[in-house]
Amino acid sequence: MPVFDYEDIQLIPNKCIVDSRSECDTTVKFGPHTFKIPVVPANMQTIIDEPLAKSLAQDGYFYIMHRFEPEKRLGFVRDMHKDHLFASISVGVKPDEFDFIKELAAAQQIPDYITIDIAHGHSQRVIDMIHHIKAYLPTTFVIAGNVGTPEGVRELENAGADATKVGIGPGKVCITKLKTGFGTGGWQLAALRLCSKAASKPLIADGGVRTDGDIAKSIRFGASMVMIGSLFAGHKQSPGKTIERDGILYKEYFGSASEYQKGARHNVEGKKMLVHYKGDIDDTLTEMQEDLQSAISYAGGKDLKALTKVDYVIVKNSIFNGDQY
Ligand SMILES: NC(=O)C1=CN([C@@H]2O[C@H](COP(=O)(O)OP(=O)(O)OC[C@H]3O[C@@H](n4cnc5c(N)ncnc54)[C@H](OP(=O)(O)O)[C@@H]3O)[C@@H](O)[C@H]2O)C=CC1
Ligand SMILES: Nc1nc2c(ncn2[C@@H]2O[C@H](COP(=O)(O)O)[C@@H](O)[C@H]2O)c(=O)[nH]1
Repeated sequence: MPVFDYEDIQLIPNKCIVDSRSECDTTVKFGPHTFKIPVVPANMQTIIDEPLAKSLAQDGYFYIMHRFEPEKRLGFVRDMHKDHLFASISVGVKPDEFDFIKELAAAQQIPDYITIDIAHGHSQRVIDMIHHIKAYLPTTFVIAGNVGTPEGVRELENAGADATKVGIGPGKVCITKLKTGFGTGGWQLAALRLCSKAASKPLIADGGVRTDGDIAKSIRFGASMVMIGSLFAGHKQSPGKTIERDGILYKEYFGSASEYQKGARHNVEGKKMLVHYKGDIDDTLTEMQEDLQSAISYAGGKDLKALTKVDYVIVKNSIFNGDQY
């Protein structure tokens, strides 16, 4: 089995069929809605909050709200629907979360998307949660994860998941690979390729994206949507704390399984880091779209489908993908 990661792959160009990159269509239908680009900011507390979720939805981008202020979720769904915007939230699998699904149903607040956000998503509790959501909120599009194997994808799809999220440990603030020895860190792109062979429903590639070109590579290897944390962490709108050091601005980015998130030092599988301040997130989203349009033109097509068929070469191998402990 060939093993590789984002930095090991180069896609091979085909003859261009457009006169301008602006002709290339980056839109993607994912579940009940269509979005401008196949990218979603990670559902982490330093990446997304309510105001950013609202502005992303208004501007035609996908978002998934995090689950770390559980008491705010019902009101959030209500507010989004009141403003005629789609509602997309996350849940865990502890007993309270099963009650929360019943609460949503009783209040007739039906999220358009629910993401089951668990480190080791190939588990009976996630399967139980998929069944539970489908029983109480049958019209909600359910994203389940995270998994790193074709068996994981198959089991969650068979349980009723509408999409699965792939990526155990490739994230920038992830230390799962170092603390447990497990995961797709260092071979996330190859794992995505393996999972895509088994998938009959959309996949979200989650973690390890370091450049805009990695979005195109994710599409090539089977993703319908790409979840990104670190590239979104440094913006004016990012909820992470802004910090100034020696006159340079940074923003905090921490893992959802870090001590900072948990407030305790148990089962820590995430770290905190500072990322350079990057200005307005709108500029980053526009640049991502333009880079993706350019990638589509190199693929010799006019839309994202062209990226799924391009040839590629493996140019080198490196297991840490630039990350440090
Ligand atoms: N994509 C990735 O690589 C990773 C992502 N994360 C992120 O960190 C956050 C916290 O994740 P998570 O710890 O799952 O969420 P929770 O802390 O909500 O744990 C969910 C439940 O699953 C149990 N659980 C967690 N891990 C395992 C495991 N390996 N084996 C058996 N049971 C387990 C927990 O019990 P108990 O705590 O008692 O074990 C708990 O009951 C999430 O946002 C997740 O996405 C974390 C690690 C890796
Ligand atoms: N192992 C851990 N993974 C984590 C943690 N918090 C979030 N994540 C995952 O990382 C991606 C974002 O990756 P990036 O490379 O784009 O920065 C995120 O979507 C989660 O799946 C954590 O504490 N530990």
